[in-house]
Amino acid sequence: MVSPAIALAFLPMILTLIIRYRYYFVLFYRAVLVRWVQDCLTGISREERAFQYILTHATPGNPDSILDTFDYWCSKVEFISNIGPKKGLILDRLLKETCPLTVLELGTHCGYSAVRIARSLPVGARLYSVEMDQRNAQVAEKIIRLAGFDDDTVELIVQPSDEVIPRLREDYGVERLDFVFMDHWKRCYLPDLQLLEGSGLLGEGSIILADNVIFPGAPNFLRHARRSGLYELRVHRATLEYIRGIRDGMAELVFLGLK
Ligand SMILES: C[S@@+](CC[C@H](N)C(=O)[O-])C[C@H]1O[C@@H](n2cnc3c(N)ncnc32)[C@H](O)[C@@H]1O
Ligand SMILES: [Mg+2]
Repeated sequence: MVSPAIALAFLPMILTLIIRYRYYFVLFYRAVLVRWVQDCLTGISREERAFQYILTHATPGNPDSILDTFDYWCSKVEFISNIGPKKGLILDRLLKETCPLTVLELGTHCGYSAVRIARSLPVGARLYSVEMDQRNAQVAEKIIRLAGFDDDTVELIVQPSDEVIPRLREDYGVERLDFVFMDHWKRCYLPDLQLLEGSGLLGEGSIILADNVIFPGAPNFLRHARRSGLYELRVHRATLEYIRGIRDGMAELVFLGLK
């Protein structure tokens, strides 16, 4: 048994830790505990629960309505690590400025960012969205099609990124990637960037936008972007999706061409 005197002595330290890391506790509660309880209660996956909510609350064929409904669910009901509305604005702006014709997304999850990208693309542009998890991809497919995007605009590729990138030219006829959005496991960022460099699919001015480079963070990726001399790098400061108080950021890399 801990004596009351010892407990009292540690109380200020415990309170300080709780106050300092309160947003991380909120994240743990929303992303892990609520999800676990809901998994047990509903017997379906969190992604399927999100889809059921969107299906019953959003307007089919209206990407704005799908995204707003998804944002509401992630803020008020459960947490999913979509790029979210605030960092989403950075993505929207870059897409509007650059009007890319061929876009690659690594990490589709439920299709939130795929819908966000697709709604900003110019006519005739194509998004290849890569997701290695079959169950996530099934939900993403339903959400992307519910938003009104067909296979010609958004092609979902269900495979790990390191298997897809080397085959983009041969299997999908891609000649150049104008825009790459990275939002898959952070440990894959650097190896996949190097695969992209080796693929010859990046051209001068191609943009790579990488989410979560501050939290959870991708230090090796940032170091390479800074030191390789291949990119102009800018980090857009932001906060983590749907949780205020946790600092995050997106890295924008502009490819300068191979020397
Ligand atoms: C953070 S979620 C993506 C969120 C999504 N971009 C959005 O904003 O709506 C990350 C997803 O990447 C997928 N993933 C992780 N590593 C991958 C890889 N190497 N290849 C393909 N998918 C991957 C995971 O299965 C997960 O669904
Ligand atoms: Mg992310």
